[in-house]
Amino acid sequence: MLIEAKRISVAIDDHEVLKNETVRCHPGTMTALIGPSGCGKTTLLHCLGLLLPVDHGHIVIDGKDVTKYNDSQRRRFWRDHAAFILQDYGIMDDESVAFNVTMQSSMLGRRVTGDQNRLEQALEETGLKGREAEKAGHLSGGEKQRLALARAIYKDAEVLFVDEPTASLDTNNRKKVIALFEDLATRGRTVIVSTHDNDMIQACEVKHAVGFSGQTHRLSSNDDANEGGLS
Ligand SMILES: Nc1ncnc2c1ncn2[C@@H]1O[C@H](COP(=O)(O)OP(=O)(O)OP(=O)(O)O)[C@@H](O)[C@H]1O
Repeated sequence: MLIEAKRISVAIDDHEVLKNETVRCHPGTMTALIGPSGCGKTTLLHCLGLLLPVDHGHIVIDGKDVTKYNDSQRRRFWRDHAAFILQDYGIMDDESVAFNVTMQSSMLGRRVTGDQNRLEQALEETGLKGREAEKAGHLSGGEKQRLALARAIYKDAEVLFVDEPTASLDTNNRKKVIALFEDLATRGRTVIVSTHDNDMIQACEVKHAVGFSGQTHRLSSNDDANEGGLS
Protein backbone atom coordinates (compact mmCIF):
# COMPACT_ATOMS: atom_id res chain seq x y z
CA MET A 1 0.00 0.00 0.00
CA LEU A 2 1.19 3.47 -0.87
CA ILE A 3 0.62 5.81 2.06
CA GLU A 4 1.00 9.53 1.49
CA ALA A 5 0.75 12.75 3.44
CA LYS A 6 0.25 15.71 1.14
CA ARG A 7 1.05 19.11 2.60
CA ILE A 8 -0.49 18.28 5.95
CA SER A 9 -0.53 20.68 8.86
CA VAL A 10 -1.40 19.82 12.44
CA ALA A 11 -1.67 22.08 15.47
CA ILE A 12 -1.85 20.74 19.01
CA ASP A 13 -2.87 23.20 21.73
CA ASP A 14 -2.26 26.13 19.36
CA HIS A 15 1.26 24.88 18.72
CA GLU A 16 1.94 24.13 15.06
CA VAL A 17 3.53 20.68 15.15
CA LEU A 18 3.47 19.87 11.42
CA LYS A 19 3.45 22.43 8.64
CA ASN A 20 3.01 21.50 4.99
CA GLU A 21 4.49 18.07 5.54
CA THR A 22 4.65 15.84 2.49
CA VAL A 23 5.88 12.26 2.44
CA ARG A 24 5.33 9.14 0.32
CA CYS A 25 5.72 5.71 1.87
CA HIS A 26 5.98 2.98 -0.74
CA PRO A 27 5.18 -0.70 -0.45
CA GLY A 28 8.25 -2.92 -0.25
CA THR A 29 10.14 -0.06 1.34
CA MET A 30 11.16 1.03 4.81
CA THR A 31 10.60 4.75 5.27
CA ALA A 32 12.28 6.44 8.24
CA LEU A 33 10.77 9.57 9.74
CA ILE A 34 13.74 11.33 11.25
CA GLY A 35 14.69 14.55 12.99
CA PRO A 36 15.44 15.99 16.41
CA SER A 37 13.28 15.28 19.44
CA GLY A 38 10.00 17.17 19.25
CA CYS A 39 10.12 17.82 15.49
CA GLY A 40 6.89 15.87 14.97
CA LYS A 41 7.93 12.35 13.93
CA THR A 42 5.37 10.59 16.12
CA THR A 43 2.67 13.09 15.17
CA LEU A 44 3.32 12.47 11.47
CA LEU A 45 3.31 8.70 12.02
CA HIS A 46 -0.06 8.98 13.80
CA CYS A 47 -1.49 11.09 10.97
CA LEU A 48 -0.33 8.58 8.34
CA GLY A 49 -1.94 5.79 10.39
CA LEU A 50 -5.23 7.73 10.68
CA LEU A 51 -4.85 7.87 14.46
CA LEU A 52 -4.78 11.66 14.43
CA PRO A 53 -6.80 14.01 12.19
CA VAL A 54 -5.03 16.67 10.13
CA ASP A 55 -6.05 20.32 10.10
CA HIS A 56 -4.97 20.93 6.51
CA GLY A 57 -3.77 18.79 3.64
CA HIS A 58 -4.53 15.21 2.73
CA ILE A 59 -3.78 11.64 3.69
CA VAL A 60 -3.92 9.43 0.63
CA ILE A 61 -3.84 5.63 0.57
CA ASP A 62 -3.27 3.89 -2.76
CA GLY A 63 -4.37 7.06 -4.52
CA LYS A 64 -7.57 7.42 -2.50
CA ASP A 65 -8.07 10.48 -0.33
CA VAL A 66 -8.91 9.13 3.14
CA THR A 67 -8.54 12.40 5.05
CA LYS A 68 -12.23 12.53 5.86
CA TYR A 69 -12.69 8.88 6.75
CA ASN A 70 -15.22 8.41 9.54
CA ASP A 71 -14.64 6.20 12.60
CA SER A 72 -15.90 2.99 11.06
CA GLN A 73 -13.88 3.49 7.86
CA ARG A 74 -10.74 4.12 9.92
CA ARG A 75 -11.42 1.04 12.05
CA ARG A 76 -11.82 -1.03 8.93
CA PHE A 77 -8.47 0.23 7.64
CA TRP A 78 -6.78 -0.65 10.97
CA ARG A 79 -8.44 -4.06 11.09
CA ASP A 80 -7.82 -5.11 7.50
CA HIS A 81 -4.52 -3.48 6.57
CA ALA A 82 -2.52 -2.01 9.43
CA ALA A 83 -0.34 -3.03 12.36
CA PHE A 84 0.90 -0.56 14.95
CA ILE A 85 3.98 -0.89 17.06
CA LEU A 86 3.78 2.22 19.19
CA GLN A 87 5.66 3.50 22.18
CA ASP A 88 3.20 2.17 24.74
CA TYR A 89 3.25 -1.15 22.83
CA GLY A 90 -0.56 -1.59 23.02
CA ILE A 91 0.01 -4.69 25.11
CA MET A 92 -2.71 -6.06 27.37
CA ASP A 93 -0.80 -6.74 30.57
CA ASP A 94 -3.37 -9.09 32.10
CA GLU A 95 -3.50 -11.33 29.05
CA SER A 96 -1.06 -14.01 28.03
CA VAL A 97 1.73 -13.54 25.52
CA ALA A 98 -0.12 -15.84 23.11
CA PHE A 99 -3.37 -13.91 23.37
CA ASN A 100 -1.55 -10.64 22.81
CA VAL A 101 -0.24 -12.00 19.52
CA THR A 102 -3.38 -13.61 18.11
CA MET A 103 -6.01 -11.49 19.92
CA GLN A 104 -8.27 -14.49 19.62
CA SER A 105 -9.55 -16.88 22.24
CA SER A 106 -12.37 -19.35 22.73
CA MET A 107 -15.79 -18.09 23.81
CA LEU A 108 -14.97 -18.53 27.47
CA GLY A 109 -11.56 -17.00 27.01
CA ARG A 110 -9.81 -20.05 28.41
CA ARG A 111 -8.00 -21.10 25.31
CA VAL A 112 -6.03 -19.02 22.85
CA THR A 113 -7.21 -19.78 19.34
CA GLY A 114 -6.01 -18.52 15.97
CA ASP A 115 -3.40 -20.04 13.71
CA GLN A 116 -1.03 -21.93 16.01
CA ASN A 117 1.69 -22.32 13.37
CA ARG A 118 1.75 -18.63 12.66
CA LEU A 119 1.72 -17.90 16.39
CA GLU A 120 4.75 -20.11 16.91
CA GLN A 121 6.54 -18.61 13.96
CA ALA A 122 5.91 -15.05 15.17
CA LEU A 123 7.17 -15.90 18.67
CA GLU A 124 10.17 -17.73 17.30
CA GLU A 125 11.13 -14.81 15.09
CA THR A 126 10.92 -12.40 17.98
CA GLY A 127 12.71 -14.61 20.50
CA LEU A 128 9.63 -15.19 22.63
CA LYS A 129 9.04 -18.85 21.89
CA GLY A 130 8.19 -20.91 24.94
CA ARG A 131 6.68 -17.93 26.75
CA GLU A 132 3.17 -18.29 25.27
CA ALA A 133 1.43 -18.75 28.63
CA GLU A 134 3.21 -15.99 30.54
CA LYS A 135 1.31 -12.87 31.46
CA ALA A 136 2.37 -10.06 29.18
CA GLY A 137 2.56 -7.71 32.17
CA HIS A 138 5.54 -9.70 33.44
CA LEU A 139 7.64 -8.94 30.36
CA SER A 140 10.34 -6.27 30.30
CA GLY A 141 10.00 -3.15 28.15
CA GLY A 142 12.16 -4.62 25.39
CA GLU A 143 10.25 -7.91 25.48
CA LYS A 144 6.94 -6.06 25.22
CA GLN A 145 8.30 -4.25 22.20
CA ARG A 146 9.16 -7.59 20.62
CA LEU A 147 5.70 -8.88 21.57
CA ALA A 148 4.13 -5.99 19.68
CA LEU A 149 6.30 -6.94 16.72
CA ALA A 150 5.19 -10.59 17.05
CA ARG A 151 1.59 -9.40 16.80
CA ALA A 152 2.39 -7.45 13.63
CA ILE A 153 4.19 -10.47 12.12
CA TYR A 154 1.25 -12.71 13.02
CA LYS A 155 -1.21 -10.31 11.46
CA ASP A 156 0.96 -9.99 8.35
CA ALA A 157 -0.44 -6.52 7.80
CA GLU A 158 0.19 -4.64 4.58
CA VAL A 159 1.32 -1.52 6.43
CA LEU A 160 3.32 -1.27 9.64
CA PHE A 161 3.37 1.96 11.64
CA VAL A 162 6.29 1.81 13.99
CA ASP A 163 7.40 4.26 16.68
CA GLU A 164 10.95 3.94 18.03
CA PRO A 165 10.98 0.16 17.79
CA THR A 166 14.53 -0.27 19.01
CA ALA A 167 14.53 2.22 21.88
CA SER A 168 14.76 -0.25 24.74
CA LEU A 169 16.60 -3.10 23.04
CA ASP A 170 20.20 -4.21 23.46
CA THR A 171 22.49 -4.28 20.42
CA ASN A 172 21.84 -7.91 19.61
CA ASN A 173 18.06 -7.62 19.75
CA ARG A 174 18.17 -4.32 17.90
CA LYS A 175 19.89 -5.94 14.97
CA LYS A 176 17.38 -8.79 15.00
CA VAL A 177 14.41 -6.43 15.09
CA ILE A 178 15.82 -4.32 12.25
CA ALA A 179 16.35 -7.50 10.20
CA LEU A 180 12.74 -8.51 10.83
CA PHE A 181 11.46 -5.19 9.51
CA GLU A 182 13.75 -5.49 6.50
CA ASP A 183 12.33 -8.90 5.84
CA LEU A 184 8.76 -7.56 6.01
CA ALA A 185 9.63 -4.80 3.53
CA THR A 186 11.28 -7.34 1.23
CA ARG A 187 7.99 -9.20 1.26
CA GLY A 188 6.21 -6.10 -0.06
CA ARG A 189 5.02 -4.54 3.17
CA THR A 190 4.99 -0.78 3.69
CA VAL A 191 7.08 -0.11 6.80
CA ILE A 192 6.98 3.40 8.28
CA VAL A 193 9.29 4.00 11.22
CA SER A 194 9.78 7.00 13.46
CA THR A 195 13.29 6.62 14.82
CA HIS A 196 16.50 8.12 16.21
CA ASP A 197 18.40 4.86 15.87
CA ASN A 198 21.21 5.19 13.35
CA ASP A 199 21.28 1.49 12.50
CA MET A 200 17.54 1.56 11.86
CA ILE A 201 17.89 4.73 9.78
CA GLN A 202 20.67 3.10 7.75
CA ALA A 203 18.40 0.14 7.06
CA CYS A 204 15.68 2.39 5.65
CA GLU A 205 15.81 3.03 1.95
CA VAL A 206 13.89 6.28 2.30
CA LYS A 207 14.66 8.85 4.97
CA HIS A 208 12.24 11.70 5.50
CA ALA A 209 13.39 14.64 7.60
CA VAL A 210 10.30 15.88 9.46
CA GLY A 211 9.92 19.65 9.61
CA PHE A 212 11.69 20.49 6.38
CA SER A 213 8.51 20.78 4.29
CA GLY A 214 8.73 17.53 2.52
CA GLN A 215 12.39 16.67 2.07
CA THR A 216 12.55 13.00 1.35
CA HIS A 217 15.68 11.23 0.27
CA ARG A 218 16.17 7.92 -1.31
CA LEU A 219 19.75 7.45 -0.22
CA SER A 220 22.52 5.63 -1.93
CA SER A 221 24.64 3.32 0.22
CA ASN A 222 27.35 5.88 0.90
CA ASP A 223 25.06 8.65 2.10
CA ASP A 224 25.18 9.70 5.72
CA ALA A 225 22.23 8.46 7.76
CA ASN A 226 22.24 11.33 10.24
CA GLU A 227 19.69 14.09 9.96
CA GLY A 228 22.61 16.43 9.43
CA GLY A 229 23.56 14.43 6.37
CA LEU A 230 20.42 15.41 4.54
CA SER A 231 20.55 18.21 2.07
N1 LIG B 1 -0.98 15.40 22.93
C1 LIG B 1 -0.14 16.44 22.87
N2 LIG B 1 -0.39 17.55 23.60
C2 LIG B 1 0.45 18.61 23.53
N3 LIG B 1 1.56 18.68 22.78
C3 LIG B 1 1.84 17.61 22.05
C4 LIG B 1 1.03 16.43 22.05
N4 LIG B 1 1.58 15.53 21.20
C5 LIG B 1 2.70 16.12 20.72
N5 LIG B 1 2.85 17.37 21.21
C6 LIG B 1 3.94 18.30 20.88
O1 LIG B 1 4.18 18.21 19.49
C7 LIG B 1 5.57 18.27 19.22
C8 LIG B 1 5.98 17.05 18.41
O2 LIG B 1 5.81 15.86 19.18
P1 LIG B 1 6.18 14.44 18.58
O3 LIG B 1 5.96 13.46 19.69
O4 LIG B 1 5.48 14.25 17.32
O5 LIG B 1 7.75 14.63 18.31
P2 LIG B 1 8.87 13.55 18.00
O6 LIG B 1 9.67 14.11 16.88
O7 LIG B 1 8.26 12.22 17.79
O8 LIG B 1 9.71 13.58 19.34
P3 LIG B 1 10.61 12.42 20.03
O9 LIG B 1 11.73 12.15 19.09
O10 LIG B 1 11.07 13.10 21.28
O11 LIG B 1 9.72 11.25 20.28
C9 LIG B 1 6.28 18.37 20.57
O12 LIG B 1 6.60 19.72 20.80
C10 LIG B 1 5.23 17.89 21.55
O13 LIG B 1 5.40 18.52 22.78
